[in-house]
Amino acid sequence: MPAISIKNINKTYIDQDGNEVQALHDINLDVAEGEFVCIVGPSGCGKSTLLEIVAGLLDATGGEVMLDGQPVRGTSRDIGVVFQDASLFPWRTVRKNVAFGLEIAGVPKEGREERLKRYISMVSLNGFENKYPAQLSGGMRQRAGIARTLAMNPKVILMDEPFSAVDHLTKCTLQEELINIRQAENKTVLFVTHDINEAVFLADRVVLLSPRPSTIQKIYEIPLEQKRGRNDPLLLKIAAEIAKDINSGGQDIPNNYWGNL
Ligand SMILES: Nc1ncnc2c1ncn2[C@@H]1O[C@H](COP(=O)(O)OP(=O)(O)OP(=O)(O)O)[C@@H](O)[C@H]1O
Repeated sequence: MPAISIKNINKTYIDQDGNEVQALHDINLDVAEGEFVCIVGPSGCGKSTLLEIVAGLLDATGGEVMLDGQPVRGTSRDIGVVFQDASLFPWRTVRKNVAFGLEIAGVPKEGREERLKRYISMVSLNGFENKYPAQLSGGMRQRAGIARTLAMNPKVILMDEPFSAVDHLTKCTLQEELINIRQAENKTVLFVTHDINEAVFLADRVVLLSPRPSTIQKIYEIPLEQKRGRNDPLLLKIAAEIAKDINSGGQDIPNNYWGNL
């Protein structure tokens, strides 16, 4: 049974002028347990919309999302979400931020300590437990947000452009740390990004959405081990293929239109 099953999802918004904006059209996708799937697509195609529907934060106009065979009805502890902005509580230390969900869930203090140590260490924030968000860099804040999500031990993790607001070097480090976390935790991850290189570096499969109304334009398998070289020729080839396909918007274009990407 897939960990996440997206079945015939449609989403139409009504904008402020009362006009219909069809964001998603008949999206069908299964994500296997332990799989890492990246969603890419042109700006405004509906990537975040899809992720929010899977997270139970937004209702679809039609269709259904199943988590381990059960329909998603609103948010749940089984689904962890990481956004571009870590949204930490500024008045709580790193430790208290990571502990927040556990406190709400009523996890006893003894059990909490062990989990806090494990995940703070997993995101390399040892020594920063008692710092406040304002005392951390952007990358460290994202790490704290990821630790907070991991500490809840969700079945799946949904990430919406989690590294897009940090500098390039930090982004590369965070990507590598995420691969290590994935190996340690064997989580199912659905990850939205506009960065094709990030997608092919992280994913088992990359799903390309077409321009609105968005359908699945193409799915690319990345047949490489989880720890891969950024300059692996196959990776670069698939990234170039995705770039070409995004630009074509699903239309056929001459083979040599983009030169030798
Ligand atoms: N609340 C809303 N009301 C009306 N239209 C909306 C609403 N939210 C999103 N949209 C529209 O739906 C489409 C999909 O938006 P969404 O944010 O999901 O795209 P995206 O692919 O994540 O975009 P980006 O790459 O720019 O982050 C866009 O055209 C957007 O303007």
